[in-house]
Amino acid sequence: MEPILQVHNLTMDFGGLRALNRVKLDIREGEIVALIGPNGAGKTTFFNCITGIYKPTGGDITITPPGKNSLRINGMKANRVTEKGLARTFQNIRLFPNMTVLENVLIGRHVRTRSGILGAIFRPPSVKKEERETAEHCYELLRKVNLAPQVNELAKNLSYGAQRRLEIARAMATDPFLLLLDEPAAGMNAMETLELDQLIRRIREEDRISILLIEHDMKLVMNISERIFVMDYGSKIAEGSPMEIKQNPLVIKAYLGEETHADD
Ligand SMILES: Nc1ncnc2c1ncn2[C@@H]1O[C@H](COP(=O)(O)OP(=O)(O)OP(=O)(O)O)[C@@H](O)[C@H]1O
Repeated sequence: MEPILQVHNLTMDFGGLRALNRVKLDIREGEIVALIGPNGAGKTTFFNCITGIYKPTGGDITITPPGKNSLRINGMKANRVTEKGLARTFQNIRLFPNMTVLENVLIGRHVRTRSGILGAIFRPPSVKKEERETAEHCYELLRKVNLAPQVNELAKNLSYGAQRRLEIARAMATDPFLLLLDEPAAGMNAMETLELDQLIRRIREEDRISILLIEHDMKLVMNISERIFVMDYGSKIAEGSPMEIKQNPLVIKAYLGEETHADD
């Protein structure tokens, strides 16, 4: 079976700085994969290239959504990439702070709804039905991320951990086949991180969404990932199972001087 995401020799230059150097990575359907590496290794730049925020300098990005044909997405605009089934969250949370929790998810769902401007003005029964179904679907997503009691709360009033879960619900509202999570556990306490671990597993099992996560919390990474890719200075330096990665001398060297928690 084709990998659902195939990245070949991805390269990204910012002026004289090579932030990504011929990076190769693939993800198979149903996998939970982590992308790790010291600060500045190029992880977020990798996400930004995949999701259409940056146009890569070189290389190929190909997706094969389950049951569909392969498609090269290099340089495709971010909203088109989302339509094609890649959704993401951001390292610096990007919610609409003055909108409610439900409204934030409804906006994510917009990419999958049909009614246009005329429908919004005249609101025939078909549009009302779609609106009702959309709201129900978004509510279900909020229930999944444990935010149902706060549907009418403004996003800015949520705790940091809850805002991260809301970002996940919003990304899921776009019906992705692959979810990219950029440091989902950042700012979470141990209990919230454990809940996040369970949530990611549920998303994979119940919604059949594959996951690629960037994460610095090594305990979470080692617990949850089937495979791990390690980057340093823009290049991939290792790839393997959590056990292989823990023992890889290149990885240990890259992290020397940084505090790691692989054996916590
Ligand atoms: N828009 C940009 N313009 C110029 N340089 C950039 C830009 N975005 C990232 N960089 C540089 O590219 C390199 C990789 O940065 P990136 O944010 O991808 O690393 P990272 O692995 O995600 O780090 P962290 O774990 O700290 O988030 C860094 O040297 C960074 O300064």
